[in-house]
Amino acid sequence: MLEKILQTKREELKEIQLGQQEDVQKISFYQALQNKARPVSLIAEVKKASPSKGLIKESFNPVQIAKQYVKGGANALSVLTDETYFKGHHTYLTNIKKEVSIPVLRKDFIIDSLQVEQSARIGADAILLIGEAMSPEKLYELYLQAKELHLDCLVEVHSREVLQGILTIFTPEIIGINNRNLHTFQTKLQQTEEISQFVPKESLMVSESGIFTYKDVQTVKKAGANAILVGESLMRQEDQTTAIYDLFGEEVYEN
Ligand SMILES: O=P(O)(O)OC[C@@H](O)[C@@H](O)c1c[nH]c2ccccc12
Repeated sequence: MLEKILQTKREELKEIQLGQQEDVQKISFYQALQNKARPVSLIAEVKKASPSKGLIKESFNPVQIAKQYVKGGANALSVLTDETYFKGHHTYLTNIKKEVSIPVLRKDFIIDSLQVEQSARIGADAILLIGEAMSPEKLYELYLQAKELHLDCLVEVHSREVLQGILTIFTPEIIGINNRNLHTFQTKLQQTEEISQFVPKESLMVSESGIFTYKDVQTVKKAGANAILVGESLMRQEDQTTAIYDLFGEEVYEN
């Protein structure tokens, strides 16, 4: 599946249009994740659909969802911009960025410097770089380019081998462990437990995918995660603010 997606991205690259620089202020994704109001920080994902789950949210208003996440105290947002497989769009990110004051991560399959440039222009504060999608050398090249454009990077890995390959080249500030198996699409939180011991102490560690309950939050917290990236379980609920409180086992009385 990843190979198929990357093939589509290579095709799209031939017709990529960079567009104008959006007039927005960049803010630090890294710093937002350091905020310790909860046991782990939350990156809440605006996600309409996925290849494995199909359509996740029927009535989808990206800006409204983003605002509900902010109200629930999310530290940062992740916005899917891939159109073909996740039914996302780069305008979702731009529109959200203009309406919120927390940092926004561009969730896409970035494999080329043009996409990094484009991410900066559409108003992203951070980008995702997937270890399994390119060589560690290429990843480092894009990481450095992103830094120059004041974009933080979430460096995602699915396996210990790929993480270790990256660490021979450099130490990313933020490392994401994806709990989703790239071949079977199944998620298991054990992935975080197994790989976390190889994450350097100086990196912020994010556990991604398959987090549904407060128990799941505690499991990855115990494994050393500083932050979590959650999409589906929050998107499936009616109200995304309440969804966040539920995820953290919080009781909130509104008056
Ligand atoms: O919806 P979930 O299971 O909570 O997962 C969110 C996020 O981790 C997932 O969307 C994701 C992780 N890495 C990606 C790379 C591309 C697209 C999507 C992803």
